[in-house]
Amino acid sequence: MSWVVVPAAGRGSRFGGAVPKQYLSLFGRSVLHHTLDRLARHPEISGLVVALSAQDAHWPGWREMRGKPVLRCEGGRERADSVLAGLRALPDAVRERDWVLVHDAARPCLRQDDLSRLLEHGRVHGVGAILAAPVRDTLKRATADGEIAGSEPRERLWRALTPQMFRRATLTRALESALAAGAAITDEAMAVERIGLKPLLVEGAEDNLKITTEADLPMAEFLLGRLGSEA
Ligand SMILES: Nc1ccn([C@@H]2O[C@H](COP(=O)(O)OP(=O)(O)OP(=O)(O)O)[C@@H](O)[C@H]2O)c(=O)n1
Ligand SMILES: C[C@](O)(CO)[C@H](O)COP(=O)(O)O
Repeated sequence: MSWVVVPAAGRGSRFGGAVPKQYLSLFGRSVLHHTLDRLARHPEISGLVVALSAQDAHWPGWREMRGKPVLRCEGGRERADSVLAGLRALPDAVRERDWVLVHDAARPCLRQDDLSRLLEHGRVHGVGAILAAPVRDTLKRATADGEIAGSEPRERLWRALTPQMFRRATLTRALESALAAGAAITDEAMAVERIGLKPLLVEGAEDNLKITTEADLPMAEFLLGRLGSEA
C-alpha cells in the first residue's frame, strides 16, 4: 500500500481565469475531486496528502475519499516545493523506504491499470518509476525567430507523466538537494536523476492529460466521460 502526494497549489496562469484550474468543474465535480477519487479508488493506495496554496479559497476540506484519509499541507512557490511539503506532511507510519507516489492534481484522467502497472514495475525495478508516453511526433528545435533550427531524433524520447513513484527517503533527499542548489526541477524524476539514479519509464495511456491551457478542459471532459467509472 502507498500514499500519494498530490501537488494542487498552482495558480493555473497558463489556463487563465479567476478560479485555479484544479477547481474547475467536470461533470459537476472539480478537477481535483476527480483526481483524488481516481487515486483513492485504487486498492493499493492507502491515503492522500494534498498540497494547497496558502490563498486557496476553494478547498472543500475533504478529510477522506472513498474511506481513505486525505491530509492537507501548504504548498510552495514551485511545484517541487509543494511536493517536498507533501512528503514532509506524510504520516510517521510511512517509513523512509516505503514507496510514495506523486500525481498532479491537474491530471484527472488517470487509468487504474496504468496505476497498477506503475506500482508493479516500479517495485520490481527498485529505484523508482514514472508513467510516460513515447513521443510520436517529429520534434523541431526553434530559432529565436521561430524558424526551424533543426529536428530532434525522437527515438527513445518520452513525455513524462504522473504518477511518479519513489521511496520516501530517496525523493525527499533528492528534492532537498535540488532545491538547495537552485536547480530547475519540473518533475520528481529530474531530482532523482540529478543524484545519479535512473528511474524506470513505464508506458502509460496517452489520455492521462494534464490540464494546462483552456483547450485542455473540454478534452479532459471528453476523456473522463469515455473512461466513465472505468477501471
Ligand atoms: N507551486 C506549485 C505549482 C504547481 N503545483 C501543482 O503542480 C501540478 C502541475 O503544475 P502546472 O500544470 O504547471 O499547474 P500550475 O502551476 O497551476 O500552472 P501554470 O504553470 O500555468 O501556472 C498542478 O496540479 C499544480 O496545482 C503545485 O502544487 N505548486
Ligand atoms: C510533472 C509533469 O506533469 C510531468 O510532465 C510536468 O513536469 C509538470 O509541469 P508543469 O509545468 O508544472 O505543469
